[in-house]
Amino acid sequence: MSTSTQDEFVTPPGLTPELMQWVRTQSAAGVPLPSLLQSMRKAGWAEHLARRALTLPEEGELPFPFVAATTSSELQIQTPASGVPEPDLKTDPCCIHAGDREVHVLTSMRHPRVVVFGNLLSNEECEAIIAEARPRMQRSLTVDNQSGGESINDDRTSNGMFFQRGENELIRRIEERIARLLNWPLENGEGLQVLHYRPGAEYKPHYDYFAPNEPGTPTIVKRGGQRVGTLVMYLNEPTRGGGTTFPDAGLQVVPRRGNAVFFSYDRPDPSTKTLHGGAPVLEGEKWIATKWLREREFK
Ligand SMILES: O=C(O)CCC(=O)C(=O)O
Ligand SMILES: [Fe+2]
Repeated sequence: MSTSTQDEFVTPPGLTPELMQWVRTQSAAGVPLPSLLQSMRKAGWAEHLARRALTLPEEGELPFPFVAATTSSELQIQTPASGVPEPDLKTDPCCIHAGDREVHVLTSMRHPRVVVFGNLLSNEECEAIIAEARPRMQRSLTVDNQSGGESINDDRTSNGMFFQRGENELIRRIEERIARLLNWPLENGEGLQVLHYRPGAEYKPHYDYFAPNEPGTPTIVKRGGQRVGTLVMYLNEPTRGGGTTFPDAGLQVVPRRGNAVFFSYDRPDPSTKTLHGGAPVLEGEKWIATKWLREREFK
């Protein structure tokens, strides 16, 4: 009979229990393996030890998708997107039947994954959302990835409010349409957020995913995992300015009432090229509704 006992977590040779604990915490928080591998490389761990910690094959041992990658953008190219919201553009690249409405596909880009939709919302729906949101607007907060709570942020000078998911018939109808359009469970969506920008207000370029190495992130992602997609719906048209910009793609989407821009990110990493912002409104005002999509049910 063997006398050796097997710990639940064995520390592989050359590694430390602290490191293995960090790996487990990060994985549980939804941080993908390529990001962990990169963090360990940056922290000075030898390649073979980093791979051992992540139970990845040694370099050159197997044709693993990221074996040959040396930069984060190469990682993205070699690993096809999966497990993210994605409209079905195969059958008809111009139109998508999203249950109760024919949504138009105006532009699509592979990397970053961006799709611009037309006719997603009717004028009446846009006006009704603004009317319901207006009395509930407050200075926008952003998720504070230091504490896991929320805080005022100078990068974001809009006013905002959240609808509860399924709060009323209008919100429910739109959420069902979005779920069909993006092939993503309605339950994985955060409540719809409405933002209002006055002249001069903006949302400086940022990523919508939660930065993996920030101390508040494990708390935030306990509720539904990481964000993996964003849909920004335009509820009105500013007279000048206020476009949604993607600096890494040199792309700007012009706000048009009822249209929307969707983008997805299959890892919380700049290699997704999903850096984006709301350019300053120069004249007029801008109203948007944003739906953020999580990996799992957002309770
Ligand atoms: O105002 C915009 O166009 C972008 C909004 C945005 O980035 C967000 O709601 O996450
Ligand atoms: Fe954003």
